[in-house]
Amino acid sequence: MRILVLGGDGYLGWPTALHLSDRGHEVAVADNYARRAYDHEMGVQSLVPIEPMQVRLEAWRQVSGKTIKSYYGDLVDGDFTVEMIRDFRPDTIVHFAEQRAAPYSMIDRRHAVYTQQNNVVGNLNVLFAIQEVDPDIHLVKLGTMGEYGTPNIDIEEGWLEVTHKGRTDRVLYPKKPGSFYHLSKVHDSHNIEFACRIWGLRATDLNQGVVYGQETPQTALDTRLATRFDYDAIFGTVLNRFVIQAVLGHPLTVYGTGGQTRGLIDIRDTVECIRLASENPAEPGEFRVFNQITESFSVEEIAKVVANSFEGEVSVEHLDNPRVEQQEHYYNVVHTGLVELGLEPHLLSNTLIESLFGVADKYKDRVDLAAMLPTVKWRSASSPMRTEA
Ligand SMILES: O=c1ccn([C@@H]2O[C@H](COP(=O)(O)OP(=O)(O)O[C@H]3O[C@H](CS(=O)(=O)O)[C@@H](O)[C@H](O)[C@H]3O)[C@@H](O)[C@H]2O)c(=O)[nH]1
Repeated sequence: MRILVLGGDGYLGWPTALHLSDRGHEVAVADNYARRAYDHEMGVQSLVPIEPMQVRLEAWRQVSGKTIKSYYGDLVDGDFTVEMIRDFRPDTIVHFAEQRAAPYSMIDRRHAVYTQQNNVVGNLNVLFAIQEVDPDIHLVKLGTMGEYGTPNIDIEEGWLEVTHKGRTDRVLYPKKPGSFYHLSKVHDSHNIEFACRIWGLRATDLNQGVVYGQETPQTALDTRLATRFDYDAIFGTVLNRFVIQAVLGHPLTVYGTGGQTRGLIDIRDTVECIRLASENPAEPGEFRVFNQITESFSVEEIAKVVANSFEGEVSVEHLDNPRVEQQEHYYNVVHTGLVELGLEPHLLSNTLIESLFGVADKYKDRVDLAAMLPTVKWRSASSPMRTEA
């Protein structure tokens, strides 16, 4: 298949492009390198050094003998988006190219507006480009489990059958997201479902949980193929952060009680889910939703798993929760769709965490401890940036 990976320079976009190329697909990546710019804005860097795109692509060519084409541009520019899609003529578009950090979207008005404009407009341009170039192109879009929030009923895969006053209908599952970032993905989902309904587009929305891990079989082949590993309080995700904190002897930063529960997924399963969704496309007109998680843990449980796997001393600190989120709640997620397509999950294990400790230990001198503690407060309409604190 010809597969275009939008956001192909990011934490997950890059390993996904390699995985798909490794499996024999004709792959192109597109990126505006915004993720690297956020590092400059925040004054932080990936724990694991990453190479520029040109070096990555050349390393992949040397290691695998395969080439990946690269496009540089911004999806918010609708002309660029349609021209790129017309040029590459993909069978499938995998769309990772969004601002993906909840805390970043909650810094202040400017960051909230940027996040929603960037994500919603970029996604709309992709939908229009597909409709214009070839409505048969399958869109595989990265959504988030955070679109649902933490409802007091089971979370279904995107759709819910509701009986109301004796009548029954199948409706989009009600959403109660927890940040302006998560809201941007809700807006995307609605736009995509509408495009499927009016233009007969085919789309798969992957509502992914919190990803952990840093290596896939392909990124491990050469240090130049490494993907990023974030530890800062804005872009670092919870399990990855706890691993680095354990290695540094820093207390694990559990927000609030730690009773808040999230779906998790190993990075190796992420790339495999994208392959499975791409190779088994949705039907024309179908808005298909999968919940892309393999297990659920509370934050407190994640801290315990990390502490128990680490050979040294680990302490846990309960910080005042900077976010507004339910800390004790029901959480039961249906996630059978991807398993039915053939996913064999890597469940969280000591082996994985031990290998992550190794990665963190190797690069621990690159950590800026000042970036570890959360500064963005959900209850405030404007949080100071690090440089202004
Ligand atoms: O040091 C920390 C960091 C986080 N948390 C807690 O851990 C949970 C998850 O936080 P996170 O920063 O790991 O993840 P989140 O902000 O939800 O966002 C991440 O995970 C989302 C999936 S989900 O969480 O919505 O299912 C993706 O959409 C995002 O792109 C990705 O950045 C939250 O309850 C948060 O309060 C802590 O207790 N301590």
